[in-house]
Amino acid sequence: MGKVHVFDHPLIQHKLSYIRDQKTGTKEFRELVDEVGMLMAYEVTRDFETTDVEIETPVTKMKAQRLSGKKLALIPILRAGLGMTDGIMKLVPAARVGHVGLYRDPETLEAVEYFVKLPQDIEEREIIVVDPMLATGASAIEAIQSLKNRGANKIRFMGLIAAPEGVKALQEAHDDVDIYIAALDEKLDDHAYIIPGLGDAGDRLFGTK
Ligand SMILES: O=P(O)(O)OC[C@H]1O[C@H](OP(=O)(O)OP(=O)(O)O)[C@H](O)[C@@H]1O
Ligand SMILES: O=c1cc[nH]c(=O)[nH]1
Ligand SMILES: [Mg+2]
Repeated sequence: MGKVHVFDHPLIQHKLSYIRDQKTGTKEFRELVDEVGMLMAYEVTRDFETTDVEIETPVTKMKAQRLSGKKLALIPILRAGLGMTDGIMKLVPAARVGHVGLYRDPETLEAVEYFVKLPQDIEEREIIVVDPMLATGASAIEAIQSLKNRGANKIRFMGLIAAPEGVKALQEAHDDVDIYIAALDEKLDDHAYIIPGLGDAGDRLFGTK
């Protein structure tokens, strides 16, 4: 069963309170999502391996640690996943970025795939699927299935807010995927929006409503 990690760091929670607030406008919303993406990346990469390297400071030789070159790919689910990606890239600039375009059909709530472009060596990479919202879970489940069909095998999911329904569905569909979020909310409403949530992440990021 994939583990669920909820980041209760005060900085993340502080920024999330403004992200949720309906008074926060598009510009500030985008900046805050970017910043939380960066802070979360710090935690999500905590188990990455390092290897010893010999370096020379201006004073003496020493053994220091560097990332052991594990290849990383970030896969934002379009559109809203883009909002967190630049923030993560600030910490891991060598990561490659693949894109999975999905929208949620408002009637059926099924995820409809419209675009996939991945790094060629996706099967060798550690993968972080990025989407701020995990509501019913359909989009994350579909995106991860799409990645697995193309050879991906080491996958984690990173989001801002999840509903319990989405966490359960994702764990059942992909029991090898750990889930990293900033908040586990109460439930879904009748239109499968997260309560209390933040509204529609894509529309708030891109000002489309
Ligand atoms: O867990 P689910 O029930 O599938 O819902 C979550 C999905 O809904 C939103 O995308 P949306 O369809 O609004 O597309 P957008 O990012 O282009 O706005 C969100 O960014 C997730 O991808
Ligand atoms: O609450 C929700 C649910 C799905 N997608 C969003 O952007 N927000
Ligand atoms: Mg949307």
